[in-house]
Amino acid sequence: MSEKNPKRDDLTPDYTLITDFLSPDTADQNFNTLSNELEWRQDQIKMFGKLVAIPRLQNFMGDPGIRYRYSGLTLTASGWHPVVKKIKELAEAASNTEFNAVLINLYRDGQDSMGWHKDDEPELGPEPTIVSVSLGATRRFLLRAADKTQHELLLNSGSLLVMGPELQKHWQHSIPKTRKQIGPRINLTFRKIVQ
Ligand SMILES: O=C(O)CCC(=O)C(=O)O
Ligand SMILES: [Fe+2]
Repeated sequence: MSEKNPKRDDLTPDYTLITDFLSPDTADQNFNTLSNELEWRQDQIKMFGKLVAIPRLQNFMGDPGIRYRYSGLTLTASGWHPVVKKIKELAEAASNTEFNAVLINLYRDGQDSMGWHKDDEPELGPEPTIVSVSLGATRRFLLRAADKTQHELLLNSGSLLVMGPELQKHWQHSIPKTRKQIGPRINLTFRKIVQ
Protein backbone atom coordinates (compact mmCIF):
# COMPACT_ATOMS: atom_id res chain seq x y z
CA MET A 1 0.00 0.00 0.00
CA SER A 2 1.37 3.37 -0.90
CA GLU A 3 -0.19 6.72 -0.24
CA LYS A 4 1.34 9.51 -2.27
CA ASN A 5 0.57 13.14 -1.87
CA PRO A 6 0.04 14.44 -5.39
CA LYS A 7 0.53 18.15 -4.75
CA ARG A 8 3.90 19.71 -4.20
CA ASP A 9 3.01 23.10 -2.80
CA ASP A 10 3.13 24.38 0.74
CA LEU A 11 -0.50 23.46 1.41
CA THR A 12 -0.02 19.69 1.12
CA PRO A 13 2.98 18.03 2.73
CA ASP A 14 5.46 16.42 0.33
CA TYR A 15 5.59 12.79 1.48
CA THR A 16 5.03 9.19 0.43
CA LEU A 17 4.07 6.56 3.01
CA ILE A 18 4.47 2.87 2.25
CA THR A 19 2.84 0.98 5.11
CA ASP A 20 4.02 -2.51 4.06
CA PHE A 21 7.63 -1.78 3.08
CA LEU A 22 8.95 -4.59 5.37
CA SER A 23 6.89 -7.67 6.25
CA PRO A 24 5.68 -7.81 9.88
CA ASP A 25 8.09 -10.72 10.55
CA THR A 26 11.11 -8.96 9.08
CA ALA A 27 10.24 -5.76 10.94
CA ASP A 28 9.92 -7.74 14.19
CA GLN A 29 13.25 -9.53 13.74
CA ASN A 30 14.99 -6.28 12.80
CA PHE A 31 13.52 -4.55 15.85
CA ASN A 32 14.88 -7.28 18.16
CA THR A 33 18.32 -7.32 16.57
CA LEU A 34 18.75 -3.55 16.66
CA SER A 35 17.39 -3.06 20.16
CA ASN A 36 19.85 -5.72 21.44
CA GLU A 37 22.92 -5.00 19.36
CA LEU A 38 23.16 -1.23 18.99
CA GLU A 39 24.74 1.00 21.60
CA TRP A 40 22.00 3.36 22.70
CA ARG A 41 23.11 6.79 23.88
CA GLN A 42 21.18 8.94 26.32
CA ASP A 43 21.93 12.45 25.06
CA GLN A 44 21.30 15.61 27.01
CA ILE A 45 20.45 19.11 25.85
CA LYS A 46 20.76 22.42 27.64
CA MET A 47 17.40 23.96 28.51
CA PHE A 48 17.27 27.21 30.46
CA GLY A 49 20.90 26.64 31.46
CA LYS A 50 20.28 23.12 32.79
CA LEU A 51 21.22 19.76 31.25
CA VAL A 52 18.11 17.70 30.55
CA ALA A 53 17.99 14.10 29.26
CA ILE A 54 16.21 13.97 25.88
CA PRO A 55 13.12 11.74 25.96
CA ARG A 56 14.49 8.88 23.82
CA LEU A 57 17.72 6.97 23.17
CA GLN A 58 19.79 7.45 20.02
CA ASN A 59 22.44 5.99 17.77
CA PHE A 60 24.18 7.60 14.79
CA MET A 61 25.68 5.47 12.04
CA GLY A 62 27.06 5.99 8.56
CA ASP A 63 29.97 5.82 6.16
CA PRO A 64 33.23 6.01 8.16
CA GLY A 65 34.19 9.60 8.97
CA ILE A 66 30.80 11.18 8.25
CA ARG A 67 30.17 13.83 10.88
CA TYR A 68 26.85 15.17 12.06
CA ARG A 69 26.17 18.02 14.46
CA TYR A 70 23.13 17.30 16.53
CA SER A 71 21.83 19.00 19.69
CA GLY A 72 25.23 20.51 20.46
CA LEU A 73 27.22 17.31 19.88
CA THR A 74 29.37 16.30 16.93
CA LEU A 75 28.97 12.62 16.16
CA THR A 76 31.34 10.73 13.83
CA ALA A 77 30.19 7.59 12.06
CA SER A 78 32.34 4.46 11.88
CA GLY A 79 30.50 2.13 9.51
CA TRP A 80 27.24 0.22 9.28
CA HIS A 81 25.61 -2.55 11.31
CA PRO A 82 24.72 -5.24 8.71
CA VAL A 83 20.97 -5.09 9.42
CA VAL A 84 20.95 -1.27 9.15
CA LYS A 85 22.96 -1.53 5.91
CA LYS A 86 20.38 -3.90 4.45
CA ILE A 87 17.48 -1.58 5.40
CA LYS A 88 19.45 1.36 3.96
CA GLU A 89 19.85 -0.43 0.62
CA LEU A 90 16.12 -1.24 0.47
CA ALA A 91 15.26 2.37 1.39
CA GLU A 92 17.63 3.69 -1.31
CA ALA A 93 16.01 1.46 -3.94
CA ALA A 94 12.48 2.49 -2.83
CA SER A 95 13.24 6.22 -2.86
CA ASN A 96 15.81 6.39 -5.66
CA THR A 97 18.09 8.35 -3.32
CA GLU A 98 21.50 7.58 -1.80
CA PHE A 99 22.25 7.95 1.88
CA ASN A 100 25.51 8.05 3.84
CA ALA A 101 24.18 8.30 7.39
CA VAL A 102 21.27 7.43 9.63
CA LEU A 103 20.02 8.80 12.92
CA ILE A 104 18.30 6.03 14.88
CA ASN A 105 15.87 6.79 17.70
CA LEU A 106 14.58 4.35 20.30
CA TYR A 107 11.30 5.41 21.92
CA ARG A 108 11.15 3.16 24.98
CA ASP A 109 7.44 3.73 25.66
CA GLY A 110 4.65 6.26 25.13
CA GLN A 111 6.41 8.83 27.29
CA ASP A 112 9.36 9.02 24.89
CA SER A 113 8.81 11.54 22.12
CA MET A 114 10.32 14.03 19.67
CA GLY A 115 9.40 17.71 19.70
CA TRP A 116 8.46 19.89 16.73
CA HIS A 117 11.37 20.41 14.33
CA LYS A 118 12.49 20.54 10.71
CA ASP A 119 15.44 18.50 9.42
CA ASP A 120 16.91 21.45 7.55
CA GLU A 121 20.48 21.61 8.86
CA PRO A 122 22.92 23.05 6.29
CA GLU A 123 24.88 19.77 6.09
CA LEU A 124 21.79 18.08 4.61
CA GLY A 125 22.01 20.37 1.56
CA PRO A 126 19.31 22.62 0.11
CA GLU A 127 16.95 19.86 -1.10
CA PRO A 128 17.16 16.97 1.38
CA THR A 129 15.14 13.82 0.84
CA ILE A 130 14.97 11.97 4.15
CA VAL A 131 13.60 8.46 4.39
CA SER A 132 12.39 7.04 7.66
CA VAL A 133 11.71 3.38 8.50
CA SER A 134 9.77 2.40 11.64
CA LEU A 135 9.96 -0.84 13.65
CA GLY A 136 7.91 -1.83 16.70
CA ALA A 137 4.99 0.07 18.22
CA THR A 138 2.86 2.27 15.94
CA ARG A 139 3.25 5.98 16.72
CA ARG A 140 1.49 9.12 15.56
CA PHE A 141 3.62 11.37 13.33
CA LEU A 142 2.30 14.93 13.19
CA LEU A 143 2.98 17.57 10.56
CA ARG A 144 2.36 21.26 11.24
CA ALA A 145 2.50 24.20 8.81
CA ALA A 146 3.21 27.83 9.72
CA ASP A 147 -0.56 28.56 9.71
CA LYS A 148 -0.98 25.69 12.27
CA THR A 149 -2.68 23.32 9.78
CA GLN A 150 -1.94 19.78 10.98
CA HIS A 151 -1.75 16.38 9.33
CA GLU A 152 -1.45 13.10 11.17
CA LEU A 153 0.14 9.91 9.85
CA LEU A 154 0.36 6.57 11.67
CA LEU A 155 3.81 5.03 11.33
CA ASN A 156 3.37 1.28 11.82
CA SER A 157 6.07 -1.37 12.13
CA GLY A 158 7.67 -1.98 8.73
CA SER A 159 6.48 1.30 7.23
CA LEU A 160 8.64 3.62 5.14
CA LEU A 161 8.08 7.36 4.93
CA VAL A 162 9.76 9.42 2.21
CA MET A 163 9.98 13.06 3.27
CA GLY A 164 10.55 15.12 0.13
CA PRO A 165 12.54 18.39 0.09
CA GLU A 166 9.40 20.56 0.11
CA LEU A 167 8.30 18.96 3.37
CA GLN A 168 11.27 20.33 5.33
CA LYS A 169 10.68 23.82 3.89
CA HIS A 170 7.05 24.24 4.90
CA TRP A 171 6.30 21.72 7.65
CA GLN A 172 7.56 20.84 11.07
CA HIS A 173 7.11 17.30 12.35
CA SER A 174 6.93 15.62 15.75
CA ILE A 175 6.24 12.35 17.58
CA PRO A 176 3.92 13.25 20.47
CA LYS A 177 3.80 11.42 23.78
CA THR A 178 0.84 9.13 24.43
CA ARG A 179 -0.68 7.91 27.70
CA LYS A 180 -1.50 4.58 26.04
CA GLN A 181 0.44 1.57 27.31
CA ILE A 182 2.56 0.84 24.26
CA GLY A 183 5.79 -0.99 23.61
CA PRO A 184 9.05 0.37 22.28
CA ARG A 185 9.64 1.68 18.76
CA ILE A 186 12.78 2.19 16.68
CA ASN A 187 12.85 4.76 13.88
CA LEU A 188 15.72 5.08 11.40
CA THR A 189 15.98 8.36 9.44
CA PHE A 190 18.37 7.94 6.51
CA ARG A 191 20.12 11.11 5.40
CA LYS A 192 22.73 12.29 2.93
CA ILE A 193 25.27 14.50 4.68
CA VAL A 194 27.38 16.78 2.51
CA GLN A 195 30.62 17.94 4.15
O1 LIG B 1 10.57 8.91 14.96
C1 LIG B 1 10.18 9.45 13.93
O2 LIG B 1 9.34 8.94 13.20
C2 LIG B 1 10.72 10.80 13.54
C3 LIG B 1 12.20 10.96 13.77
C4 LIG B 1 12.68 12.30 13.30
O3 LIG B 1 11.92 13.17 13.00
C5 LIG B 1 14.12 12.58 13.21
O4 LIG B 1 14.95 11.70 13.58
O5 LIG B 1 14.48 13.67 12.77
FE1 LIG C 1 12.92 14.75 11.93
